[in-house]
Amino acid sequence: MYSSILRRHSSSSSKLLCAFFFARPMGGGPRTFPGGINKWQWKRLHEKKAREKEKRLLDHEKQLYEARIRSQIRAKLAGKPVSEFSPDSDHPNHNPMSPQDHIKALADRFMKEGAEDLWNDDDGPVKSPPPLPRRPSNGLSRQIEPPVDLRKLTSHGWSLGPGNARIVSRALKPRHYSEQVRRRFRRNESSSSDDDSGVSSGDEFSGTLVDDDVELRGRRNVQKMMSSAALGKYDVKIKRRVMPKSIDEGDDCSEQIELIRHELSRKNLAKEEEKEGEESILSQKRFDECGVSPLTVKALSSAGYVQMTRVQEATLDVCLEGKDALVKAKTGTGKSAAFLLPAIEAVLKATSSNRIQRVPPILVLILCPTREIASQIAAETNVMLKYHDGIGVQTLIGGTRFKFDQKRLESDPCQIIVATPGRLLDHIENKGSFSVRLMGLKMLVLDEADHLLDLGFRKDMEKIVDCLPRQRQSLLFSATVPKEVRRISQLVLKREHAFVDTVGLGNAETHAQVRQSYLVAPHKLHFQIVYHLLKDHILQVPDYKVIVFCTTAMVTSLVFLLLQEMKVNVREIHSRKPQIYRTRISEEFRESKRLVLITSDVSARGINYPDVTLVIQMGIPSDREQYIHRLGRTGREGKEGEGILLVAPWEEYFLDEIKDLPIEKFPLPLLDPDLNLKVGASMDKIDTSVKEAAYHAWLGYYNSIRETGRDKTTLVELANQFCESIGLQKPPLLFRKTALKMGLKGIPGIRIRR
Ligand SMILES: Nc1ncnc2c1ncn2[C@@H]1O[C@H](COP(=O)(O)OP(=O)(O)OP(=O)(O)O)[C@@H](O)[C@H]1O
Repeated sequence: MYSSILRRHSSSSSKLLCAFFFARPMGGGPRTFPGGINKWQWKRLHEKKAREKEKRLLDHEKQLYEARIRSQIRAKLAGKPVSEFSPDSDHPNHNPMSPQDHIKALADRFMKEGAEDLWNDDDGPVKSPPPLPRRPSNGLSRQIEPPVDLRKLTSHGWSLGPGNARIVSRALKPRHYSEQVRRRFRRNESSSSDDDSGVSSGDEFSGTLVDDDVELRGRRNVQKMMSSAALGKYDVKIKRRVMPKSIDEGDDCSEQIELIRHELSRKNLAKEEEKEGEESILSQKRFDECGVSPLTVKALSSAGYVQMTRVQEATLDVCLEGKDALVKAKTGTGKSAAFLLPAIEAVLKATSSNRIQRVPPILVLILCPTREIASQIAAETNVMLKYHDGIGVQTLIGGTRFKFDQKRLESDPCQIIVATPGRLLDHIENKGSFSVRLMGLKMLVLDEADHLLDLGFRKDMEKIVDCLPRQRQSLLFSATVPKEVRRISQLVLKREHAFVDTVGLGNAETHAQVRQSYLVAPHKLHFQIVYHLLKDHILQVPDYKVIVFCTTAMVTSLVFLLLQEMKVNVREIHSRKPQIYRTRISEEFRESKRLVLITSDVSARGINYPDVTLVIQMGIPSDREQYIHRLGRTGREGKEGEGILLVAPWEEYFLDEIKDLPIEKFPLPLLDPDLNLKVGASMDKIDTSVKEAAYHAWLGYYNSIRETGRDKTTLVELANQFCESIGLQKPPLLFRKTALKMGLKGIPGIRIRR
């Protein structure tokens, strides 16, 4: 019905409607609009209409241009002078532009930096750009072709035997690995990674509802798959992961070899360039040259910050100008300070111009996906506010007492709030005075923006944004900005926002100084391998600091108990632990060396643990972005690091998603024959209830992943393999309701509780 109303309106009446919409009082205005649709549907309708109009205009211009070219050709063939080519001709020229000018005008209009991937209406992968000049020395927005995808090349007609594959992989090594590292990955001739594959490589799976036990990340993944009426095509998520095709042996391979040679040399060149640029995350510019308050500069220098990092330099001017911005920069490069500096400036500006108010407004709101990130950002803000009397920051995060938050807000009103979305909404919905204070908001910051705009948080985010004044500056920061997030970011950002990409199109989003490798092994070997890798790393790196990521909270708990039993110096953090415990362990790990943290994805993003030497990922992450963020806990501030992904043979398909990253396959390490017994003995000591919870969580997690969750029978077989690997005699019982929710009722191997 509403679309018919819209159709009846001319463009001028649409403008009137726009004016009506944007002239609503601050705080969101009505929740429903003419025709009974909500704000987002209303907004989307307008955006769609604008896009269609633009497309029509462009088609029209194209037609005009083609017609003009045709008439010129005809004129030329007829021997007549063409007006554009002879300006002094007697023939009047009715065309406003020459074809050349026209092309230039079109190019000017669309060749804006970063706009190229937005043209791609089918949301497919960005095509390789043609070779472009080398990047400027500051390393920003480097425009080189994406790295060669060797797996793709080999899967299209060039057969690599195991030996050849190793030669190619060595040629691609980003650095010469130390002998020690090589020894660690000594080939174990007796064990083959294909031994335990319970799944045919052609299988494709799909996701379904998730079990209660699956924590944040699993939940997010499931939610991604559900349709959202409110967001239409914006919710169309990532192309389906595809298993690598088999190698076609029969084809002529000379062309491919030539191509690979060419690509290899180009890749080496790119790597060298990248190394040059990767040496330091710092720019040449100092904080005292950048126009922020001298008191902030003083605080920064007493914290040891003198020079800006590249992302800080690249974004500060844009942010200080008051523009909205979407910023993409690699992990550990100082994004927090990049948004905190303009945030403090915004507070200073507003407080200097505002009269004294009894209850000061909240001027800056920073939203983060986890409590740990929020606490960390508040701590960093306090460092920067050291010399700013009268400016304060407070956190509003789950896991603490709501009443306690309220008391703090009343007794010590602050201008900057760092919050997680759920707790912030509690305050908005329960306390009118809090919403009133938000009416003065000048700046909204979304840290880990892609995660906050993901479906897991989307509803909360929509409600929050609804309660904020429209006249504000919005800044979105993340190390990963998938294309669909760029589009959906318009829910928060103004249309005319800046996109600052310090990674550069086609460049790896990971750091060159972080060695990445993966191991493929059956489940039953995973615990032994992790123990072996840890022991080896501890021997080689005296000041080791390792993070082991597990798929779910309950699996984290199991791995922690096992390694603790095996006398490894471990700690655990996951969502099932009380907040006070999480904070304590987080602080301890931040300050410590010679410690191993076993964690779920609550530590995957944004957390700054300095000097992490190794990140191990047990099992596939929920998506490519999560892999990058987990890996990003090491190699921060330009330091070296190492990342190892450990997957079961049937999880190898995930490698297709990260094929553009410099990750290498390593053979299985030679395992101590006694290790099996040692792991078995330690596993026996762990309470059965922990193992059962781990099984349920495992099942829920993989059921939520589209590729594995589709074929329920195979999923259950794999879960039962996991079950054996943790020493359970038979699969634990499932509640009928849970089995139904997960689509597992009646699947062979599933046992229902009577
Ligand atoms: N100008 C600077 N000079 C020196 N160190 C800095 C500077 N800016 C930030 N840092 C340090 O760099 C480290 C990483 O910063 P930060 O946590 O903001 O990274 P990030 O880009 O947000 O990472 P992630 O993507 O993982 O969230 C921190 O230890 C921070 O103190």
